[in-house]
Amino acid sequence: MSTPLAELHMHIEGSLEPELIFELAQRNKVDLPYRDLDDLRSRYEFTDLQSFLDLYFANMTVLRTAQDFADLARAYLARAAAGGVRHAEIFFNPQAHTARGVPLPAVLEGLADAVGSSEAEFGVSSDLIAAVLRDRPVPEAEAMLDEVLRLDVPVLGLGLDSAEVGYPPSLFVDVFDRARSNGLRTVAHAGEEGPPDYIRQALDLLRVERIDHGVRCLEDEALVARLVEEQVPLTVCPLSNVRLRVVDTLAEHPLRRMLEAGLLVTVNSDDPAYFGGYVDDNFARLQAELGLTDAERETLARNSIRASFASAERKAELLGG
Ligand SMILES: Nc1ncnc2[nH]cnc12
Ligand SMILES: [Zn+2]
Repeated sequence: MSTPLAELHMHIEGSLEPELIFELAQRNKVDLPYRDLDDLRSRYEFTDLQSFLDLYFANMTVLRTAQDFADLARAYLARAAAGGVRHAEIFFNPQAHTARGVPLPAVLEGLADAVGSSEAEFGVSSDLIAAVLRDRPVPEAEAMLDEVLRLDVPVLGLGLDSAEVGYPPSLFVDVFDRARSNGLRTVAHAGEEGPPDYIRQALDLLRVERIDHGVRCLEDEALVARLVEEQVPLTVCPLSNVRLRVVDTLAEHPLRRMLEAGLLVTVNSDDPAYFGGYVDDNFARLQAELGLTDAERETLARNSIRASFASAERKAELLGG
């Protein structure tokens, strides 16, 4: 029996499928700048991270009510379950919603509703990670953390995402210190488009427990040795890396090299509605194009459970122990 998967790196707003964009636009009377589904789909051609983020932020304007967020999260959980996911740690971007007038309690009411019943409904245990938009002002991140801590909500952790280059982890030391001292788990995107030094900063200054992406660690031998030694999990997103031109093709993806180096790598979908698939699609394409073996898939599945923030009991259950 193969080990089930934990998905540790996906943005719930990035699971907003074109059909749901149109449905929510109609429900909320939002005018979309697209003629039809085909017109929208024709825009899913990205040249870098920013070109994707522009569409990602534009499309999420259809998300307005708690019900919208609950529907979005349930759609992801159902699809993830069908792809073999049994545990999911889900990023959401509070500032992307509060900045356009959607209150955080509405966002969290919807997400918490779906997450709270995900194990019973879909067989997927799940948690929420609030991610700081690193390209917005630091005081806004401080205020977001204040609100998350003040509200009585089931948020497990704090993350760091959005445009990376020019926005180093060092900007957010105080935010992450305070998150940690208030019991939140911490992770950060680093080494996607940004340099290996951002990975070091995330570890040394933010003291995060996992690195999201981290593929650019390979440019720095000493950093790889450290990540191996400390078994720092890297939540790699192969289809995302190809679509955002971090790597040229899946056949050239460094995933196997990372595994062979002894890095604690996991495979994730990042923004499945934008990058050509969910986590099972990532695995299928890796099998077809990188020749990923069953043994490598099993290692990646076990890594995903090990690297998760699930309870020891849940981990043992998922690992079949
Ligand atoms: N791949 C990615 N990198 C940084 N921020 C993101 N937000 C959503 N997807 C992201
Ligand atoms: Zn991401």
